[in-house]
Amino acid sequence: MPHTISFIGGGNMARSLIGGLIARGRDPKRMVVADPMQAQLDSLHQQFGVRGTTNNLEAATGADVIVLAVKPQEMRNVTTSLLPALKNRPLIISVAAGIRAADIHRWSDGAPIVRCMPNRPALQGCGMTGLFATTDVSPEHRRVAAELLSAVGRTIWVEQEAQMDIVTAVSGSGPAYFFLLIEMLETAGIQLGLPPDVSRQLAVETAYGSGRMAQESPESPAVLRQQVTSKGGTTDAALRVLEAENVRAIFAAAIAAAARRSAELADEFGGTDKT
Ligand SMILES: NC(=O)C1=CN([C@@H]2O[C@H](COP(=O)(O)OP(=O)(O)OC[C@H]3O[C@@H](n4cnc5c(N)ncnc54)[C@H](O)[C@@H]3O)[C@@H](O)[C@H]2O)C=CC1
Ligand SMILES: O=C(O)[C@@H]1CCC=N1
Repeated sequence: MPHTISFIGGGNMARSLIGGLIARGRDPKRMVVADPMQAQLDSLHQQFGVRGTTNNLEAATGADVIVLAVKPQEMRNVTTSLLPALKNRPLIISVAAGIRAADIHRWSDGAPIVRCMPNRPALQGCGMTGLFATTDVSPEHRRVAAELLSAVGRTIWVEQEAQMDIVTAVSGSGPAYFFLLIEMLETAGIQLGLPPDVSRQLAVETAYGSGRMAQESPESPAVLRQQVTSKGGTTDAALRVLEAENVRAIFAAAIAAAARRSAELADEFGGTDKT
């Protein structure tokens, strides 16, 4: 019998996971979602047929797996309020940025915790999730967590919890960087004279095609880039401008800022020392 899954928090990330799981054949009747906003619950029910409740504890009671999908600042209160539902040791999967496994472990009075960082394309079934578990988490619980997240894309384990901050910066926040690039390509095309719908389509399909090529080709992204770049040609002209403006340094700084913020969130809303 598949596990019963309780989602605490029914916002963007829960929607991506619920949508992805249902699209891949999970029974909505074996899921429940809790959120204080009735409008979120109504919309999830309408779209996916999952039952909603405004009572977190009710949603969590009897679940085999509890997915914590609230903002990092809510994590402590939400986890401690679930304590009566944790007596049978359900698996807790946290998707919260920053918050460390040891903190959730403490707040939950010792429940098994898998910390993971999915991303929004989970909704399309092509998410990328980094997972981390402390050594006391059983192989079976690791398998359950990886299987759940695999239903919405690819998964990869990291061995050190500090690496989850970097995962968050690269792939958790990553879709936003690609959307920004799509926006910028679209805008530039319009400014240079293309009709908006034409420019949008060119930008979106180019992002999609490039992502697929990077995924399917045995070549590295650097080699693929070089293959597009004819010496003295158009791509060369564009890349020279980007390199002269230090685009690599800008990106390195941006991603380092995201990783730093993830660690800060843990210190602000968690409380244990870095592990
Ligand atoms: N949005 C993204 O791309 C990603 C988000 N995350 C993480 O997922 C978590 C949720 O983020 P989003 O879904 O983007 O935020 P969101 O704001 O869309 O969803 C959070 C939901 O939690 C609900 N909520 C607030 N207080 C609650 C409580 N006490 N009990 C139950 N529900 C409560 C809110 O009403 C809201 O619907 C965050 O911790 C974030 O770090 C992780 C990976 C990617
Ligand atoms: O921006 C955030 O904090 C969350 C975590 C990764 C993506 N969204």
